[in-house]
Amino acid sequence: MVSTADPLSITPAALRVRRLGEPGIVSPMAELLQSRVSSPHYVHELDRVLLDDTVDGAAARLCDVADLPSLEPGGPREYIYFDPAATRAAIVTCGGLCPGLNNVIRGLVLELADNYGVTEVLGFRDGFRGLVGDSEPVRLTHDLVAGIHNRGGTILGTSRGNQDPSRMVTTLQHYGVSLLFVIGGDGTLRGAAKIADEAVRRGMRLAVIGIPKTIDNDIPFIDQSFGFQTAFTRATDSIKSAHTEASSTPHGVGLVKVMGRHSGFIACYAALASHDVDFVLVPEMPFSLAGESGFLAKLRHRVRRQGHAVVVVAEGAGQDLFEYDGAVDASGNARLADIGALLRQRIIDDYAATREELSLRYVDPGYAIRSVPANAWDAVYCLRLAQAAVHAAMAGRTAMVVGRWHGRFVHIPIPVATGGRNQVDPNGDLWMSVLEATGQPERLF
Ligand SMILES: Nc1ncnc2c1ncn2[C@@H]1O[C@H](COP(=O)(O)OP(=O)(O)O)[C@@H](O)[C@H]1O
Ligand SMILES: O=P(O)(O)OC[C@H]1O[C@](O)(COP(=O)(O)O)[C@@H](O)[C@@H]1O
Ligand SMILES: [Mg+2]
Repeated sequence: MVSTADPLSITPAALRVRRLGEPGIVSPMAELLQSRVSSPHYVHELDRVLLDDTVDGAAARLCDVADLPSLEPGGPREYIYFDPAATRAAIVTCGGLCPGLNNVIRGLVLELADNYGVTEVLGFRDGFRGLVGDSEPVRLTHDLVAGIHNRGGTILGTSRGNQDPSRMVTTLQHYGVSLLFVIGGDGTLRGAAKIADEAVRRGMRLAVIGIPKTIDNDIPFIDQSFGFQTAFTRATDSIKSAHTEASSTPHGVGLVKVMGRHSGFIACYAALASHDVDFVLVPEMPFSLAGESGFLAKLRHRVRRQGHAVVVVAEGAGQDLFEYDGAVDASGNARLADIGALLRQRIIDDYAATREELSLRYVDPGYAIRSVPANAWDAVYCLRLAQAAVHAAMAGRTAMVVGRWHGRFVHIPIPVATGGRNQVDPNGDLWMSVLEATGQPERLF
């Protein structure tokens, strides 16, 4: 995976996580920590996780090992900044749904209460909107979060739409909140950074910790975002159906559209998991429809040779085939043109032009891949992210997100996590796997 934020442009200073002050309170977890020793599976809080994971990448920095860009590891600290007895936390979920939101909420509530003794946890409803409206937040107790990890969606609700950071901080001040956990994607994290900055301006001791959420897996410097695995697993059901339909009829074409606004990870992973797919079309790889090397000709060729073909298209693919009308959603995200409908029509027209037989089946799983409960892998990941988020907040870190990088839990400053977009690299090993598994030409234009 690659980020459009060039890792080489990242300096050690950019990876420094902001702190509210010196942690001077012995953590309730200190005893447990004292028996720990550094091991390949335990990164001590003073150790650092390297940003680069290849010798060439590190060597290109032309600096001493100690000066290599590195990330602060996640995990509990012996000393914390906030006195648990005098601490109130708040949680908000924003942006599109994603499997695992409820797991993260429950993980935060239980970690705060059971391991730190922070029992005052407020849930603000309907995303950032809940921080500016009149509705009262809900008190998140053990009882209230019982069993929620088995459900999709978010018990707090979510929304899109920008809100005034000043009003949001006023609300947090009103409720005496000192830890804010913000669960959301790139847009949400930009909003979280504004809240953290406004709190600093007011001299308010507020730790703002993001837990990055997106089924698109488009946040940089994070191996994989929670919910992504569940989402692409669900997408494979649609691909299986499309394949069964296409391969059971003469000249069958199965066309499946999956989510993925700017990044085609869901399409790539679902296609690889199915291993029955002939073409994967993603936003990162432009293609043309007409012409000898274009998609339609290559599809026809595959159907002739194989008897059927399966195509997986990410919703953000081929947007250059449309004239963009400038439409945006409430959060300012570009509204995409319907590439699924266009492909379907163009395939039908193309076959009709030569009166060749075609049996096209179009499957769009839509929201079905993201409104489901987290699978077991994501459930583990969500819980561990929630634990890491609580440790970071209690230690007085702010304006950061928790994530996993090279398999280790780390703290990433929000500007780094929102400074680019994780996308499928045309030169990377993932896209190579897709080309190997599908046999589709490297270029479709
Ligand atoms: N640049 C920004 N600054 C402040 N808030 C933002 C920004 N971009 C998005 N938001 C807010 O964050 C929330 C979620 O953003 P959105 O883009 O819809 O989803 P996601 O967080 O999944 O990317 C919305 O309330 C949106 O208005
Ligand atoms: O219809 P909605 O709710 O705006 O969501 C659609 C978008 O949400 C996503 O699932 C994820 O986007 P975000 O998580 O960044 O909101 C995209 O794949 C999709 O384009
Ligand atoms: Mg987003």
